[in-house]
Amino acid sequence: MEQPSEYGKRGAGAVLPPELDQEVASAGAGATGLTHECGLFGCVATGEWPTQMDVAQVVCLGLIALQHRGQESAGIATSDGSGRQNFNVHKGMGLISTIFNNDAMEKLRGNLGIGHTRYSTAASSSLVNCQPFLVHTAYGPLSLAHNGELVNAGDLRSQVYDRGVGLSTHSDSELITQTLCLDPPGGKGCRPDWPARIRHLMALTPLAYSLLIMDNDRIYGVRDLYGNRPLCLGRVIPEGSDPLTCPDADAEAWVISSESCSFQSIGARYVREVLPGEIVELSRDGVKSLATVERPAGQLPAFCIFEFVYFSRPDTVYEGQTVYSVRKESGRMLWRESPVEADVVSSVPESGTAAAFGFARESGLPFREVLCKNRYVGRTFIQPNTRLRKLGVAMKFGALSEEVAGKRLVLIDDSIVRGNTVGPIIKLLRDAGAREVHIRIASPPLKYPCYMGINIPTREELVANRLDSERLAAHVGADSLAYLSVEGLVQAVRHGAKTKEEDSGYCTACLTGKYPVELKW
Ligand SMILES: O=P(O)(O)OC[C@H]1O[C@H](OP(=O)(O)OP(=O)(O)O)[C@H](O)[C@@H]1O
Ligand SMILES: NC(=O)CC[C@H](N)C(=O)O
Ligand code: SF4
Ligand SMILES: [Mg+2]
Repeated sequence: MEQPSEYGKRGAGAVLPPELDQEVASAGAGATGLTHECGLFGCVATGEWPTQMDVAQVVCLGLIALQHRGQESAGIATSDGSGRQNFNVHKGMGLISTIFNNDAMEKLRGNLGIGHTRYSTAASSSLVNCQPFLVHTAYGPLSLAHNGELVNAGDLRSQVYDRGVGLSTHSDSELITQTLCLDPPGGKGCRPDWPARIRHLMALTPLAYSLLIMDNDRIYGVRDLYGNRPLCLGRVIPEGSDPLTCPDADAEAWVISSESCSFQSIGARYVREVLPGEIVELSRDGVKSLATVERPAGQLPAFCIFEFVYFSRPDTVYEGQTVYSVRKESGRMLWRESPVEADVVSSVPESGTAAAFGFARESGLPFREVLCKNRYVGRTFIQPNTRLRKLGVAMKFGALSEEVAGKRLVLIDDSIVRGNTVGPIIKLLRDAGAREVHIRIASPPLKYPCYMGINIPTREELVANRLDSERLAAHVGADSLAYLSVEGLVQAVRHGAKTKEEDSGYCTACLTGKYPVELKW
């Protein structure tokens, strides 16, 4: 299957030609890793309204804990739930802490709210495409935040145009709002019945989306049929109550988020994941599961396996286990599959570190930190000229020479994408006196593009399509290099999972080329 058009950052969801999508950032020669996705956070205060709780503040803090999922722009929409037909919305480009100042927070007072932090996939990184989107419908305002990318956005866009509906952006997320406004079959001109409209949307597009949809006084949380993108529920309990015994009815607010790590920062407790295909409703009366739309017979969920490998924060919980514990287990598997004689195990910080602990534990080799990472050098750091650009990765890291000199090192990283990181790091370590440097990667080679909301470079840019592990080792100056197998990674994920085998399934398309649904271009 060939990669589709070059529109937008990658293509599947975009429909305008490149010249109309000028602000799409392109990953330069110094770029590293997979670029992240988007983060969603919602909150509904329970009990009497107006609430004493600062809902906007809760949403903002929730978003800050999800900042790693998207750094281009962010927004919050709140409602007072009174049916007065107006939502408060504040959006901006950049990091959350710079967008939401005191004035903005003051305007965002409300009893419920949803927020979004964005890494663009289907349309340019500009203010017009920031989320949450707000549309005015026959039944009042509706606000929407989306994580993912619609695999059939082109088709869906044509269907919406055919119904005489215009769109003001080429964002697939705006397209979802307009699709929700289409009357479902048999539902013409009736009540708003948003759940019926959401089911209709789910029938029209299989994936990839986790959604927060805010109506006047409630929030619907939706996960696509395959559960490709994460979404989970939490509750804010009164201060001093025991989370184990405090009844749901005593919750002061219900929250919903892409990742459970955000609950800790607002004092909320994790409750459960929203299931693949499930629609939940959060209101001042609590949480209800409204429906779970079935997948076609015989098809398993397709949760993005890279949420475990790289995207999610280590303290996030999926399937009853932390991401950290899965990464550690993948390090153990990596040692079992590809052992090596060495003196010391170390990692490429940040996301390689948990796997390195697992590798060290299983091998009995000591773990030592050998690299310092400058956390202030971001993905978009300034690359003024070619000489400095070549230094790109070296600008991010420094070697701890005492830990390295004369040692045979095994260096663990979670993934290799373009291969820009590993070579300069090996050089740094050799310059610091390392005798041998062996590379072990806690995921399989990345070979295929993702059409579900992750900005994976083109096939040509993915280094695994050009060099097998032996040639890559020679190319980057490693004494040896090995990846974890797909089976090993899936085993690591299943090792501590509390979900039943038959209810779980993972998307591994960027590793195997097997996409959860057949894609038509
Ligand atoms: O092969 P490449 O294209 O060079 O990319 C691979 C690197 O990119 C990511 O790290 P990143 O620095 O983005 O984030 P991290 O701090 O979470 O590890 C990933 O963890 C690898 O270290
Ligand atoms: N990374 C994402 O989940 C992006 C959501 C949506 N497709 C957008 O481009 O805004
Ligand atoms: S293709 Fe890869 S990055 Fe994309 S959803 Fe599947 S596992 Fe995740
Ligand atoms: Mg890294």
